[in-house]
Amino acid sequence: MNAPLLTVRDLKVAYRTSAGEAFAVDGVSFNLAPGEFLGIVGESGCGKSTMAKAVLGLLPTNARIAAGSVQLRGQELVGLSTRAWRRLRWKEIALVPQSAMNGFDPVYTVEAQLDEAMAAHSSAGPAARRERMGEMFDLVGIDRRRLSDYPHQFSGGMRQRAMIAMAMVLDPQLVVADEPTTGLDVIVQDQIIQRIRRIQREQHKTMLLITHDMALVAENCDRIVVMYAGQVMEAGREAVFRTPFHPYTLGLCNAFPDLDDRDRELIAIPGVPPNLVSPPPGCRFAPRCPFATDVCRRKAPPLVSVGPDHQAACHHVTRVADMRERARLPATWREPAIA
Ligand SMILES: Nc1ncnc2c1ncn2[C@@H]1O[C@H](COP(=O)(O)OP(=O)(O)OP(=O)(O)O)[C@@H](O)[C@H]1O
Repeated sequence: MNAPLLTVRDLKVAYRTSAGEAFAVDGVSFNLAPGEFLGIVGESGCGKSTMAKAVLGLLPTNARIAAGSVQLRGQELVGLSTRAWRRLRWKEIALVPQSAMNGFDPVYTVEAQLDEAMAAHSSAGPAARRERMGEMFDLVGIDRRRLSDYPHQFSGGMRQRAMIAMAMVLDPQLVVADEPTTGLDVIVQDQIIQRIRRIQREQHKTMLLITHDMALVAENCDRIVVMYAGQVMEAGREAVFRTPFHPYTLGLCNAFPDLDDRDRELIAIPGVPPNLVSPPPGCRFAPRCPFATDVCRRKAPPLVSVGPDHQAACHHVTRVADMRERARLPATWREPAIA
Protein backbone atom coordinates (compact mmCIF):
# COMPACT_ATOMS: atom_id res chain seq x y z
CA MET A 1 0.00 0.00 0.00
CA ASN A 2 1.25 3.48 -0.92
CA ALA A 3 2.18 5.89 1.87
CA PRO A 4 -0.87 8.12 2.41
CA LEU A 5 -0.91 11.52 0.75
CA LEU A 6 -3.20 12.92 3.43
CA THR A 7 -3.40 11.70 7.00
CA VAL A 8 -6.01 13.08 9.39
CA ARG A 9 -5.58 11.90 12.97
CA ASP A 10 -8.06 12.41 15.80
CA LEU A 11 -8.92 15.88 14.51
CA LYS A 12 -11.10 18.11 16.66
CA VAL A 13 -12.35 21.48 15.43
CA ALA A 14 -14.43 23.74 17.67
CA TYR A 15 -16.42 26.88 16.84
CA ARG A 16 -16.92 29.58 19.45
CA THR A 17 -20.64 30.34 19.52
CA SER A 18 -22.77 32.41 21.88
CA ALA A 19 -24.09 29.14 23.39
CA GLY A 20 -20.59 27.70 23.98
CA GLU A 21 -18.07 25.72 21.98
CA ALA A 22 -19.44 23.49 19.21
CA PHE A 23 -17.18 20.61 18.22
CA ALA A 24 -18.12 20.37 14.54
CA VAL A 25 -15.33 17.81 14.01
CA ASP A 26 -14.81 15.63 17.03
CA GLY A 27 -12.09 13.01 16.77
CA VAL A 28 -12.02 12.25 13.04
CA SER A 29 -9.28 10.06 11.53
CA PHE A 30 -8.77 8.85 7.97
CA ASN A 31 -6.05 8.34 5.36
CA LEU A 32 -6.12 9.21 1.70
CA ALA A 33 -3.72 7.33 -0.60
CA PRO A 34 -2.28 8.99 -3.73
CA GLY A 35 -4.69 8.70 -6.66
CA GLU A 36 -7.66 7.84 -4.44
CA PHE A 37 -11.09 9.46 -4.63
CA LEU A 38 -12.51 9.70 -1.11
CA GLY A 39 -16.06 10.82 -0.43
CA ILE A 40 -17.09 12.32 2.90
CA VAL A 41 -20.85 12.00 3.21
CA GLY A 42 -23.42 13.02 5.80
CA GLU A 43 -26.41 15.28 6.28
CA SER A 44 -26.16 19.03 6.47
CA GLY A 45 -24.51 20.14 9.73
CA CYS A 46 -22.47 16.96 10.27
CA GLY A 47 -19.13 18.75 10.01
CA LYS A 48 -18.10 17.84 6.46
CA SER A 49 -17.33 21.40 5.33
CA THR A 50 -15.52 22.12 8.59
CA MET A 51 -13.41 19.04 7.91
CA ALA A 52 -12.64 20.32 4.38
CA LYS A 53 -11.81 23.81 5.66
CA ALA A 54 -9.43 22.37 8.26
CA VAL A 55 -7.63 20.41 5.51
CA LEU A 56 -7.42 23.56 3.37
CA GLY A 57 -6.39 25.90 6.18
CA LEU A 58 -9.52 27.98 5.55
CA LEU A 59 -11.26 27.81 8.93
CA PRO A 60 -13.02 31.04 9.98
CA THR A 61 -11.59 33.05 12.85
CA ASN A 62 -14.12 31.73 15.39
CA ALA A 63 -12.88 28.18 14.79
CA ARG A 64 -9.90 26.51 16.42
CA ILE A 65 -8.24 23.16 15.91
CA ALA A 66 -8.53 21.82 19.43
CA ALA A 67 -6.58 18.61 18.85
CA GLY A 68 -5.21 16.26 16.27
CA SER A 69 -3.16 16.40 13.15
CA VAL A 70 -3.52 16.88 9.39
CA GLN A 71 -0.50 15.84 7.37
CA LEU A 72 0.15 16.18 3.65
CA ARG A 73 2.91 13.74 2.64
CA GLY A 74 4.13 13.86 6.22
CA GLN A 75 4.10 17.67 6.50
CA GLU A 76 2.01 18.89 9.43
CA LEU A 77 -0.58 21.43 8.30
CA VAL A 78 -2.06 22.23 11.70
CA GLY A 79 -0.50 25.45 12.95
CA LEU A 80 1.02 26.52 9.61
CA SER A 81 1.49 30.27 9.20
CA THR A 82 -0.63 32.25 6.73
CA ARG A 83 2.47 32.65 4.59
CA ALA A 84 3.19 28.95 4.53
CA TRP A 85 -0.46 28.30 3.62
CA ARG A 86 -0.20 30.78 0.76
CA ARG A 87 2.67 28.73 -0.66
CA LEU A 88 0.75 25.48 -0.32
CA ARG A 89 -2.73 26.47 -1.46
CA TRP A 90 -3.47 26.02 -5.19
CA LYS A 91 -0.04 24.46 -5.70
CA GLU A 92 -0.35 21.51 -3.32
CA ILE A 93 -4.00 21.56 -2.23
CA ALA A 94 -6.72 23.19 -4.29
CA LEU A 95 -10.42 23.72 -3.71
CA VAL A 96 -13.38 23.34 -6.02
CA PRO A 97 -15.94 25.37 -4.06
CA GLN A 98 -19.71 24.99 -3.94
CA SER A 99 -21.09 26.07 -7.30
CA ALA A 100 -23.65 28.28 -5.59
CA MET A 101 -20.84 30.42 -4.19
CA ASN A 102 -18.08 29.84 -6.69
CA GLY A 103 -15.12 32.04 -6.42
CA PHE A 104 -15.03 34.13 -9.61
CA ASP A 105 -14.96 37.89 -9.38
CA PRO A 106 -17.55 39.32 -11.83
CA VAL A 107 -15.42 42.30 -12.86
CA TYR A 108 -12.47 40.37 -14.32
CA THR A 109 -12.32 37.92 -17.20
CA VAL A 110 -11.94 34.25 -16.33
CA GLU A 111 -8.52 34.32 -17.95
CA ALA A 112 -7.35 37.21 -15.80
CA GLN A 113 -8.36 35.30 -12.68
CA LEU A 114 -6.72 32.02 -13.68
CA ASP A 115 -3.64 33.94 -14.74
CA GLU A 116 -3.44 35.76 -11.44
CA ALA A 117 -3.40 32.46 -9.54
CA MET A 118 -0.76 31.05 -11.88
CA ALA A 119 1.45 34.14 -11.87
CA ALA A 120 1.41 34.25 -8.08
CA HIS A 121 2.39 30.61 -7.64
CA SER A 122 4.56 29.62 -10.60
CA SER A 123 7.57 30.91 -12.47
CA ALA A 124 6.02 30.24 -15.89
CA GLY A 125 6.03 33.18 -18.33
CA PRO A 126 2.89 34.66 -19.94
CA ALA A 127 2.96 32.40 -23.03
CA ALA A 128 3.42 29.22 -20.97
CA ARG A 129 0.68 30.32 -18.60
CA ARG A 130 -1.68 30.98 -21.47
CA GLU A 131 -0.96 27.56 -22.94
CA ARG A 132 -1.55 25.91 -19.56
CA MET A 133 -4.88 27.73 -19.15
CA GLY A 134 -5.88 26.56 -22.64
CA GLU A 135 -4.99 22.97 -21.71
CA MET A 136 -7.10 23.25 -18.57
CA PHE A 137 -10.08 24.53 -20.55
CA ASP A 138 -9.64 21.58 -22.95
CA LEU A 139 -9.58 19.29 -19.91
CA VAL A 140 -12.87 20.57 -18.54
CA GLY A 141 -14.50 20.73 -21.98
CA ILE A 142 -14.77 24.48 -22.59
CA ASP A 143 -13.59 26.07 -25.82
CA ARG A 144 -10.33 27.85 -24.98
CA ARG A 145 -11.42 30.93 -26.91
CA ARG A 146 -13.86 31.53 -24.08
CA LEU A 147 -11.04 32.18 -21.63
CA SER A 148 -11.47 35.88 -22.35
CA ASP A 149 -15.16 35.80 -21.30
CA TYR A 150 -16.43 37.32 -18.06
CA PRO A 151 -17.92 34.88 -15.53
CA HIS A 152 -21.48 36.10 -16.23
CA GLN A 153 -21.11 35.04 -19.86
CA PHE A 154 -20.86 31.43 -18.71
CA SER A 155 -23.74 29.18 -17.66
CA GLY A 156 -23.69 27.88 -14.07
CA GLY A 157 -22.30 24.54 -15.23
CA MET A 158 -19.56 26.23 -17.30
CA ARG A 159 -18.60 28.45 -14.39
CA GLN A 160 -18.24 25.37 -12.24
CA ARG A 161 -16.14 23.63 -14.91
CA ALA A 162 -13.98 26.77 -15.11
CA MET A 163 -13.59 26.52 -11.30
CA ILE A 164 -12.35 22.96 -11.78
CA ALA A 165 -9.87 24.27 -14.40
CA MET A 166 -8.75 26.88 -11.86
CA ALA A 167 -8.25 24.20 -9.19
CA MET A 168 -6.16 22.09 -11.61
CA VAL A 169 -4.09 24.83 -13.19
CA LEU A 170 -1.12 24.51 -10.82
CA ASP A 171 -1.26 20.71 -10.84
CA PRO A 172 -1.96 20.28 -7.11
CA GLN A 173 -1.47 16.95 -5.36
CA LEU A 174 -4.82 17.08 -3.59
CA VAL A 175 -8.10 18.54 -4.81
CA VAL A 176 -10.95 19.11 -2.37
CA ALA A 177 -14.42 19.50 -3.91
CA ASP A 178 -16.96 20.81 -1.39
CA GLU A 179 -20.52 20.10 -2.62
CA PRO A 180 -19.33 21.02 -6.16
CA THR A 181 -22.74 20.55 -7.77
CA THR A 182 -25.05 22.27 -5.28
CA GLY A 183 -27.53 24.54 -7.04
CA LEU A 184 -27.01 23.04 -10.51
CA ASP A 185 -29.72 21.08 -12.28
CA VAL A 186 -29.51 17.29 -12.15
CA ILE A 187 -28.16 16.81 -15.68
CA VAL A 188 -25.45 19.44 -15.22
CA GLN A 189 -24.66 17.97 -11.79
CA ASP A 190 -24.06 14.63 -13.43
CA GLN A 191 -21.86 16.17 -16.15
CA ILE A 192 -19.75 17.99 -13.54
CA ILE A 193 -19.25 14.89 -11.44
CA GLN A 194 -18.41 12.76 -14.50
CA ARG A 195 -15.89 15.41 -15.51
CA ILE A 196 -14.31 15.46 -12.07
CA ARG A 197 -14.16 11.66 -12.05
CA ARG A 198 -12.55 11.53 -15.49
CA ILE A 199 -9.94 14.14 -14.61
CA GLN A 200 -9.22 12.35 -11.34
CA ARG A 201 -8.58 9.08 -13.21
CA GLU A 202 -6.73 10.47 -16.20
CA GLN A 203 -4.54 12.86 -14.25
CA HIS A 204 -4.15 10.44 -11.34
CA LYS A 205 -5.33 13.10 -8.93
CA THR A 206 -6.09 12.55 -5.27
CA MET A 207 -9.52 13.90 -4.45
CA LEU A 208 -11.71 14.55 -1.47
CA LEU A 209 -15.38 15.01 -2.34
CA ILE A 210 -17.67 16.49 0.30
CA THR A 211 -21.36 15.82 -0.26
CA HIS A 212 -24.66 14.96 1.41
CA ASP A 213 -25.53 12.73 -1.56
CA MET A 214 -24.91 9.06 -0.81
CA ALA A 215 -25.71 8.03 -4.40
CA LEU A 216 -23.06 10.40 -5.75
CA VAL A 217 -20.42 8.95 -3.45
CA ALA A 218 -21.50 5.36 -4.12
CA GLU A 219 -21.23 5.86 -7.87
CA ASN A 220 -17.96 7.76 -7.95
CA CYS A 221 -15.71 7.31 -4.94
CA ASP A 222 -13.10 4.63 -4.17
CA ARG A 223 -13.49 5.08 -0.45
CA ILE A 224 -16.20 6.55 1.78
CA VAL A 225 -16.26 8.19 5.19
CA VAL A 226 -19.75 8.58 6.67
CA MET A 227 -19.85 11.47 9.16
CA TYR A 228 -22.53 12.24 11.70
CA ALA A 229 -22.46 14.98 14.32
CA GLY A 230 -18.73 15.56 13.88
CA GLN A 231 -17.72 11.91 14.10
CA VAL A 232 -17.02 9.00 11.75
CA MET A 233 -19.86 6.46 11.84
CA GLU A 234 -18.59 4.18 9.11
CA ALA A 235 -15.67 4.08 6.67
CA GLY A 236 -14.40 1.83 3.93
CA ARG A 237 -14.85 0.98 0.27
CA GLU A 238 -17.89 -0.22 -1.71
CA ALA A 239 -18.95 -2.40 1.20
CA VAL A 240 -20.03 0.78 3.03
CA PHE A 241 -23.05 1.12 0.74
CA ARG A 242 -23.32 -2.50 -0.45
CA THR A 243 -23.32 -4.03 3.04
CA PRO A 244 -23.59 -1.15 5.54
CA PHE A 245 -23.13 -1.89 9.23
CA HIS A 246 -24.13 1.42 10.80
CA PRO A 247 -27.84 2.32 11.13
CA TYR A 248 -27.01 5.88 10.02
CA THR A 249 -25.50 4.54 6.77
CA LEU A 250 -28.54 2.27 6.35
CA GLY A 251 -30.70 5.37 6.75
CA LEU A 252 -28.65 7.41 4.24
CA CYS A 253 -28.78 4.57 1.70
CA ASN A 254 -32.58 4.46 2.08
CA ALA A 255 -32.81 8.19 1.49
CA PHE A 256 -31.16 8.22 -1.95
CA PRO A 257 -32.23 6.55 -5.21
CA ASP A 258 -30.58 3.23 -5.95
CA LEU A 259 -29.13 2.70 -9.43
CA ASP A 260 -29.94 -1.02 -9.30
CA ASP A 261 -33.49 -0.56 -8.00
CA ARG A 262 -35.07 2.62 -9.29
CA ASP A 263 -38.54 1.72 -8.03
CA ARG A 264 -37.45 1.47 -4.40
CA GLU A 265 -39.34 3.81 -2.10
CA LEU A 266 -37.10 6.51 -0.61
CA ILE A 267 -37.26 6.70 3.18
CA ALA A 268 -36.02 9.73 5.09
CA ILE A 269 -34.34 9.50 8.50
CA PRO A 270 -36.71 11.25 10.92
CA GLY A 271 -35.39 14.08 13.09
CA VAL A 272 -32.32 16.29 12.67
CA PRO A 273 -28.64 16.07 13.69
CA PRO A 274 -27.98 17.18 17.28
CA ASN A 275 -26.82 20.55 18.51
CA LEU A 276 -23.04 20.19 18.70
CA VAL A 277 -22.65 22.47 21.72
CA SER A 278 -24.26 19.76 23.84
CA PRO A 279 -24.38 16.53 21.82
CA PRO A 280 -26.25 13.56 23.28
CA PRO A 281 -24.25 11.20 25.49
CA GLY A 282 -23.29 7.79 24.10
CA CYS A 283 -23.79 7.26 20.39
CA ARG A 284 -24.73 10.57 18.79
CA PHE A 285 -27.10 8.88 16.40
CA ALA A 286 -28.98 7.06 19.18
CA PRO A 287 -31.82 9.63 19.52
CA ARG A 288 -32.75 9.03 15.85
CA CYS A 289 -31.79 5.36 15.61
CA PRO A 290 -34.59 2.81 15.43
CA PHE A 291 -32.24 0.12 16.78
CA ALA A 292 -30.83 2.02 19.77
CA THR A 293 -30.74 0.31 23.16
CA ASP A 294 -29.63 1.44 26.63
CA VAL A 295 -25.95 0.95 25.97
CA CYS A 296 -26.18 3.25 22.92
CA ARG A 297 -27.51 6.07 25.07
CA ARG A 298 -24.81 5.58 27.72
CA LYS A 299 -21.58 4.74 25.94
CA ALA A 300 -20.03 6.02 22.71
CA PRO A 301 -19.28 3.02 20.48
CA PRO A 302 -15.70 2.75 19.18
CA LEU A 303 -14.97 2.49 15.46
CA VAL A 304 -14.30 -1.24 15.01
CA SER A 305 -13.27 -3.33 12.05
CA VAL A 306 -16.25 -5.10 10.46
CA GLY A 307 -14.52 -6.38 7.32
CA PRO A 308 -11.47 -5.84 5.14
CA ASP A 309 -10.80 -2.09 5.10
CA HIS A 310 -14.26 -1.48 6.59
CA GLN A 311 -15.03 0.03 10.01
CA ALA A 312 -18.23 1.00 11.81
CA ALA A 313 -18.98 2.65 15.15
CA CYS A 314 -22.06 0.82 16.40
CA HIS A 315 -22.63 -1.31 19.50
CA HIS A 316 -24.84 -3.63 17.49
CA VAL A 317 -22.65 -4.69 14.58
CA THR A 318 -23.37 -8.33 15.46
CA ARG A 319 -27.10 -7.68 14.88
CA VAL A 320 -26.50 -6.22 11.45
CA ALA A 321 -28.44 -8.83 9.44
CA ASP A 322 -31.57 -8.06 11.44
CA MET A 323 -30.97 -4.28 11.25
CA ARG A 324 -30.51 -4.41 7.45
CA GLU A 325 -33.73 -6.37 7.08
CA ARG A 326 -35.74 -4.02 9.26
CA ALA A 327 -34.13 -0.87 7.84
CA ARG A 328 -35.80 -1.60 4.49
CA LEU A 329 -39.24 -1.10 6.01
CA PRO A 330 -40.61 2.47 6.10
CA ALA A 331 -42.37 1.63 9.39
CA THR A 332 -39.01 1.07 11.09
CA TRP A 333 -38.13 4.71 10.55
CA ARG A 334 -41.53 6.02 11.50
CA GLU A 335 -41.37 4.50 14.96
CA PRO A 336 -39.77 6.88 17.43
CA ALA A 337 -36.63 5.50 19.05
CA ILE A 338 -37.31 4.15 22.54
CA ALA A 339 -36.56 6.93 25.02
N1 LIG B 1 -18.62 29.78 11.27
C1 LIG B 1 -19.29 29.01 12.12
N2 LIG B 1 -19.54 29.43 13.38
C2 LIG B 1 -20.21 28.64 14.25
N3 LIG B 1 -20.66 27.41 13.96
C3 LIG B 1 -20.46 26.94 12.71
C4 LIG B 1 -19.77 27.71 11.72
N4 LIG B 1 -19.73 27.00 10.58
C5 LIG B 1 -20.36 25.82 10.84
N5 LIG B 1 -20.79 25.80 12.12
C6 LIG B 1 -21.50 24.70 12.79
O1 LIG B 1 -20.70 23.52 12.69
C7 LIG B 1 -21.51 22.38 12.44
C8 LIG B 1 -21.00 21.68 11.22
O2 LIG B 1 -21.17 22.52 10.09
P1 LIG B 1 -20.55 22.16 8.66
O3 LIG B 1 -20.88 23.28 7.73
O4 LIG B 1 -19.15 21.76 8.81
O5 LIG B 1 -21.42 20.88 8.29
P2 LIG B 1 -21.71 20.25 6.88
O6 LIG B 1 -21.91 18.80 7.15
O7 LIG B 1 -20.67 20.60 5.92
O8 LIG B 1 -23.07 20.90 6.50
P3 LIG B 1 -23.42 21.76 5.19
O9 LIG B 1 -23.51 20.74 4.09
O10 LIG B 1 -24.75 22.34 5.54
O11 LIG B 1 -22.34 22.77 5.02
C9 LIG B 1 -22.94 22.89 12.32
O12 LIG B 1 -23.56 22.67 13.56
C10 LIG B 1 -22.78 24.35 12.04
O13 LIG B 1 -23.86 25.09 12.58
